[in-house]
Amino acid sequence: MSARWTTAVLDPQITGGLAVARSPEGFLVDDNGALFPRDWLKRQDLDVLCEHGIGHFDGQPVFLLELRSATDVPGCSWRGLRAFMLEGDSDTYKVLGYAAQIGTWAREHRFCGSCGQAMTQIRWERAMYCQPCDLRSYPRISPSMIVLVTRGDEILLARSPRFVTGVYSTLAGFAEPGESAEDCLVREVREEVAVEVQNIQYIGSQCWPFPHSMMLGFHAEYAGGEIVMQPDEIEDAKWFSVHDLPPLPAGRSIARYLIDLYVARRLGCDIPAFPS
Ligand SMILES: NC(=O)c1ccc[n+]([C@@H]2O[C@H](COP(=O)([O-])OP(=O)(O)OC[C@H]3O[C@@H](n4cnc5c(N)ncnc54)[C@H](O)[C@@H]3O)[C@@H](O)[C@H]2O)c1
Ligand SMILES: [Mg+2]
Ligand SMILES: [Zn+2]
Repeated sequence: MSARWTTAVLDPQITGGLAVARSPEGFLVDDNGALFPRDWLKRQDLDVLCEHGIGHFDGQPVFLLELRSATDVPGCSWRGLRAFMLEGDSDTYKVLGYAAQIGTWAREHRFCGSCGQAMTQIRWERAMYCQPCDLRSYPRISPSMIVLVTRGDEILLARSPRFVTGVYSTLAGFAEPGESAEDCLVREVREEVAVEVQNIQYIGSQCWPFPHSMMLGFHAEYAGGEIVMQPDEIEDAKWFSVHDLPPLPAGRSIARYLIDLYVARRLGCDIPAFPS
């Protein structure tokens, strides 16, 4: 959330306000951005799957129109969330990041996971409900650990085959049932590079709506082992000097913050601001 944006469960029966439209192609945008007058948007020929009231932007209610498919709207185009993360202002990115997670959840929880019947939208909380099962499904959040492993002036960075060419980043991975955050971190580092760590320190967290990760960021010191890369997951991993770093992840990512923070401390430079 930000000073301009707060989340809320709003009843779609009320009229007016602002709205965003999200399809599998991304968010609808025109020259003014992704937030449209809602009444105008609802008059367009959109393939609406469902509508959710998601919060207030500058005091105005905001709704999400989750669409089955992207249709042509004159003067508009479709833009993926990643582009807003890379280039958009942080207030808009917060609204759209939240809208994307609500849209993903709404799309994937239309039917009860227990009995398979259609679920209904609860009006007063963010949940889908199955009456026969008395089951509520809330938006899914997936805790993921992300860690910068360091050895004096060196930092351990790796590449996944999914990354942009040349970019190296910190190690990350999803928590499994039964694990603490620290257990997960130790396991992920072992699995991905076969290295042991010590002095694990929590730094901060970040919502990562691709599609529903909650990144918990840590710093850890190298404790032993030689790098052995996990087949398929890790394409390359090595120690880089803080004086000679490869291309790094996007400025808004906690991965980049963990790297910038350590490098700044090591070189005695100004501490970077936490990404918003
Ligand atoms: N914000 C950042 O700075 C930053 C940086 C790196 C990674 N990330 C995110 O961290 C997450 C984990 O990173 P990773 O790719 O190294 O993960 P990972 O090492 O766990 O490997 C990904 C694999 O985990 C499995 N998986 C996918 N979704 C899952 C879920 N919800 N729960 C459990 N397992 C799941 C799949 O088999 C997938 O191939 C991803 O969402 C990634 O986008 C964020
Ligand atoms: Mg990983
Ligand atoms: Zn059910």
